[in-house]
Amino acid sequence: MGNHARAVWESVQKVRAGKPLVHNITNYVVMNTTANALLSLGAAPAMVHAAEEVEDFVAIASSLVINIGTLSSPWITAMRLCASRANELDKPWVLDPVGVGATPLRTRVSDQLAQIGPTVIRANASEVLALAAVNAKATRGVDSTEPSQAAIEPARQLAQTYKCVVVVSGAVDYVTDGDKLLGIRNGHPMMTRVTGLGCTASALVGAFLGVEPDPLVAAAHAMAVLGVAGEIAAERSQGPGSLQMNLLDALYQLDEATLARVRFV
Ligand SMILES: Nc1ncnc2c1ncn2[C@@H]1O[C@H](COP(=O)(O)OP(=O)(O)O)[C@@H](O)[C@H]1O
Ligand SMILES: Cc1ncsc1CCOP(=O)(O)O
Ligand SMILES: [Mg+2]
Repeated sequence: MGNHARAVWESVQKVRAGKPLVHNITNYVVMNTTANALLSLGAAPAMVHAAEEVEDFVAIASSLVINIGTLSSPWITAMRLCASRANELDKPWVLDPVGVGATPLRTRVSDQLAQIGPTVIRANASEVLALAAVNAKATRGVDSTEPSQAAIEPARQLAQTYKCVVVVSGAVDYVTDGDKLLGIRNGHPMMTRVTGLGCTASALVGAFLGVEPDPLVAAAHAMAVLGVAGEIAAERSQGPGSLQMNLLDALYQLDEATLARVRFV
């Protein structure tokens, strides 16, 4: 077993032993998907978005995930309050700027949240390009129109601007802190045919941030775990419907031997 695979396995064991409580302010589409993925891995999810309680809830959570997939005004208020409180409390948090660049509202809210200071930004290539203002027309909706390679340099710039770790997902996932760059070549193209697997990636980054102090390590290990579970699930599936189900089983069954598939590049 390689060093990377062993390190990923150690992180998985930490999640299973520690059961980090992951506070999610996420979208209607994926609430169930991401809660189940976190449970299957061994973390404890909670979907809590009322402005009246998010600051209290984040205080008892290990980490926070803010996902702008289905925005509306009360949620925007809650997201801002919660992100600021997370920083005051030194809780790590992930920003998933779903569809940033598609509308002015998404771009404005994503910029504001990024300025508050996330620990990790996890996005697809089009979203990274939009957030870095490289190509405002790159995003057509919530799916990427660009390969992840196209967003490596913009991701580095973003990481430097916001002093955070940036993950660009795709056929190869890239993780950078603005200086170091890691690539993870796991996963399966069928994963793009199930909604919410990017959101799942962001949720898993939240889980690993709850147990790993280095955000570059947490983000890379989360992407490796989802990639390995996704490729195992795809091998057992005839299409996206069973992939969704098999992914939960693969996350639950992950063991040291399975993680030998981890491919850092
Ligand atoms: N072509 C691909 N081959 C293998 N894995 C992929 C591919 N595209 C996406 N993935 C995986 O699917 C998951 C979701 O990534 P992505 O589709 O980029 O996010 P989003 O749903 O936010 O657009 C990640 O784990 C990523 O590695
Ligand atoms: C389809 C859709 N519409 C608004 S949020 C959402 C889910 C997007 O999830 P992901 O980016 O993980 O595919
Ligand atoms: Mg997404």
